[in-house]
Amino acid sequence: MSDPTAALRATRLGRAFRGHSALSDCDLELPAGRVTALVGPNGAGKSTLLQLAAGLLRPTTGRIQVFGHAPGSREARARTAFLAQEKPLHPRFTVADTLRLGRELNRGWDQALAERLVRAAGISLTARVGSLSGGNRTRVALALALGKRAELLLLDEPLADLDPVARHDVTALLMAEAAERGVTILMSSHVLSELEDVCDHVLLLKDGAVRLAGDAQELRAAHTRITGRAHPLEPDGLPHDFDRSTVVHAVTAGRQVTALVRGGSATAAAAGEEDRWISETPTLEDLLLAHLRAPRADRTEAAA
Ligand SMILES: Nc1ncnc2c1ncn2[C@@H]1O[C@H](COP(=O)(O)OP(=O)(O)OP(=O)(O)O)[C@@H](O)[C@H]1O
Repeated sequence: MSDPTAALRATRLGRAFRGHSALSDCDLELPAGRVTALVGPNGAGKSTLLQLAAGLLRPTTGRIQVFGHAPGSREARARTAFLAQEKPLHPRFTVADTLRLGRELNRGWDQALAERLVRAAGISLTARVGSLSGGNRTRVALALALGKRAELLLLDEPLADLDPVARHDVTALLMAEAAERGVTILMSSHVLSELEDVCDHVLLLKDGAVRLAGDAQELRAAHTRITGRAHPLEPDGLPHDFDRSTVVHAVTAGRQVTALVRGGSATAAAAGEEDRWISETPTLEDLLLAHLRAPRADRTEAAA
């Protein structure tokens, strides 16, 4: 059902580059005030989606709206901040010059916040951007995005260059922005293990299409991870009469098989030997990994 308060909505969205489809037929809604993990293999279309939402690319087919407005429009631009994957900043500018530009370009600019973020990272305001490490350039780009005080943050791999402490600090900051100020965040990442703490919503793209979308807890509860002794006569290790249509992905290691299956814990009983199977709710990382590995992605799954 359509959410009238959705921060981002796309309908049959598609984008092609010189005839090659990067995204096709994507229907999605991003709930306002939530932190959504945008995951998918290399080339899945994550950056393309973020650039469409930021108004830097135009759809080839379908449409996308930010708070009900076309991306790139004055209304949408005022409410959106975008952190690009390559963090394009002017290398000859000092950090202070960079923040000054942010202040000049953005009406609701929060200079105190931007300076605090830069100082918290131990970066001098007089340092030239070109002399900073990759991780510190990311911190300056984040200060620029957050200083704008936007309602929707579009972040393309914001954690990629950061050291573990910086990753921890940045994820805490993003969670606070969502919890305290109701900011909506869409962030792409390949660091699945770190998404569990920060994201409460999931959007998984594969081959340019939405394969999994919804509330992270609901999606976890709608799946079960089962582990047991691999059946020696079955190629996937699962019991002969196990309902394969529920299996997202199964992997055998030695004599043990682990499978992610659709459905709650009752599904494990279908293995027929439930006392020999351990069934548990998957972590978000288990869930995402299984869907990323799933050989056949023929439909979108959504939390109820
Ligand atoms: N400007 C462009 N010109 C031509 N092809 C492009 C362009 N941008 C993206 N593509 C293609 O579109 C597809 C999706 O790319 P995109 O960068 O959106 O993927 P991604 O999921 O962000 O990947 P990654 O995880 O590697 O960053 C790829 O096949 C890519 O080669």
